[in-house]
Amino acid sequence: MSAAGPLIRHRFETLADASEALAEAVAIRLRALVAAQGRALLAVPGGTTPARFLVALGAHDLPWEGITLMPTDERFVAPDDQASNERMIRAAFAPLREGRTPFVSFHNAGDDLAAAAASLDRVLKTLPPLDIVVSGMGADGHIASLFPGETAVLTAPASVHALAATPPDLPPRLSLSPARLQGAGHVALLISGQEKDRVLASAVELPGAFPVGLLLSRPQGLDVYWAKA
Ligand SMILES: O=C1O[C@H](COP(=O)(O)O)[C@@H](O)[C@H](O)[C@H]1O
Repeated sequence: MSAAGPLIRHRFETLADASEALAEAVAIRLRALVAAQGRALLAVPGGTTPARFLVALGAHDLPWEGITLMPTDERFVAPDDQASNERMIRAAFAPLREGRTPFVSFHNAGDDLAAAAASLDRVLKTLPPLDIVVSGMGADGHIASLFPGETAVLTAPASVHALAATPPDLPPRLSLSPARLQGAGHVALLISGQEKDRVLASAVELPGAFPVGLLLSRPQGLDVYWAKA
């Protein structure tokens, strides 16, 4: 990959403010994408941080029927499990809950993790590149379900779109691949707290040491939305 593009930092006092600002920025991009190409493909994170962003984004009046959503990653659990990212996204994002937007579910591909990853990979291969990725980041620098030290996952070939992740001491997961995340038209990172701010600063210094370095090294650059609390 060529030289890293610009790192644009948007800093806020509260996660509510960061979420509103990111939702506004994503909504503007989605509107322009649908006007230009008739559709858009958006990936959003799971975990604890993005609920307010998803509520705010879903309140925008957009042509949701032309915007396909997917999670950046999923825990390999039942769809109604508390840990399911899709369950959280459905609860927070009104256009999905109300059946107004298409959704690529990472659930329902069977009980075998490797087979489910292969099935998801086949589905994603039929889709165009992601237009927008909103990613979260764990305090260990992981993005989607790409965890530090998981070398095979972090160095998956560019032909891989989805993969199985088995981080130690955590439930297995399905994740968008490094190539699929890196190749998106636009990527924003939504994080909060001093600890994640410090991790991001370390990753800027040493991108190869943290999975979030995959996003920092994108030639198209990265927008970071950080909230103090
Ligand atoms: O496990 C996950 O963690 C990251 C970060 O989550 P957060 O709770 O620290 O915000 C998230 O982006 C990812 O989608 C999720 O599966």
